[in-house]
Amino acid sequence: MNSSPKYGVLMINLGTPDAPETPQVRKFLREFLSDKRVVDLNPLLWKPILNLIILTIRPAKVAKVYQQVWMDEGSPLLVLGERLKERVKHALVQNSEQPIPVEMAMTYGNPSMETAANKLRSAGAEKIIVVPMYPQFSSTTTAAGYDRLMSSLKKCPHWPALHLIQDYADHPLYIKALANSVQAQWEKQGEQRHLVLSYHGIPKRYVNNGDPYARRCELTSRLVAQALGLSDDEWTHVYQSRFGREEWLTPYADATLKAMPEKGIKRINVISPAFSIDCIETLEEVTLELGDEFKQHGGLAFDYIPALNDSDDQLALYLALIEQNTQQWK
Ligand SMILES: C=CC1=C(C)c2cc3[nH]c(cc4nc(cc5[nH]c(cc1n2)c(C)c5CCC(=O)O)C(CCC(=O)O)=C4C)c(C)c3C=C
Ligand SMILES: [Fe+2]
Ligand SMILES: [Fe+2]
Repeated sequence: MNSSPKYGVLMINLGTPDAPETPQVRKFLREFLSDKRVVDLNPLLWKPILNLIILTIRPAKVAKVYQQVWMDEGSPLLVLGERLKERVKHALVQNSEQPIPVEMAMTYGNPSMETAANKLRSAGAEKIIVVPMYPQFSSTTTAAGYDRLMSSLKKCPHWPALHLIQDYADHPLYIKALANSVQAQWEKQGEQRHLVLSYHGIPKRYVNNGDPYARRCELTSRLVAQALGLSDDEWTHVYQSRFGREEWLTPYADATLKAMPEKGIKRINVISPAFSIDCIETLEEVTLELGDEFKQHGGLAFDYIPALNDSDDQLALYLALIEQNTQQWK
């Protein structure tokens, strides 16, 4: 009989609406934007703004955007994330003596942390490795997910042991995977172009208060540029997806890209390393919005390089993260 404790893997990501319709988008945004990790303003000030302005206007607008990227099987973030999870699960069944259950959970919406944690417990998992699907740690994403996981276990009478991975911004396999994607795109295009590394932004204030996100993003960019042998004038680091009025991390993607053609940079590739999985932010905001803006300002060629999604390189990275963190635990 095998009496060694059984491992489980929980992959966590942000969340997405259940359908690309106004009511489902409103429900998702309400849950997401009510989290103090995401918007840390005084609730007496924020709640009226959220309920009376944002949740009245934004859901219908954003639902239309979701409709542009929605897949037959559902939201890209969920569908492509599930594909990666299935590949990880399959590989772990083949590689280990004991089958290792694997689940994916969302911080907001479905599949919930509670459902996923219960499934892992029912499958007998006693030691759970939690893999954030965020390569760069931020209190707004990774810590928010871990908060939710802890809350979901509040009613659990028998806690599993948890190993929370911080991030993998400088993991050699992550850097190699990003560099491989860029090389593959350049080979497909038949030309090397200026590389823009565009990250989801957060308010600058959060970084000033100690959030390490910007530092982790900068590290990823430097390592990718190094792996590709790029000189400083061959790549640019920017932040996209601004929300609200306060200052977010700079340089801003839209302003930077609009100014590039005038400076002679007319052919670019954009990669978004903070997104392990493609979603509304990469498929619409980067590929369509930023692409259009760049071309309207004189840009000649713009191509987005997809997220690592369920690629072989991403699978190898996730298996290595799981293996390395299991070993550390032994
Ligand atoms: C309001 C503040 C926001 C912060 C801070 C923030 C940080 C942050 N988000 C991601 C990853 C994703 N964000 C996504 C969508 C999204 N993000 C915000 C706002 C903040 N994000 C909003 C309001 C939305 C919803 C869309 C919209 O209304 O514009 C998604 C995609 C979800 C999907 O369904 O496809 C991801 C993924 C990171 C990595 C990050 C900071 C590190
Ligand atoms: Fe976001
Ligand atoms: Fe956006």
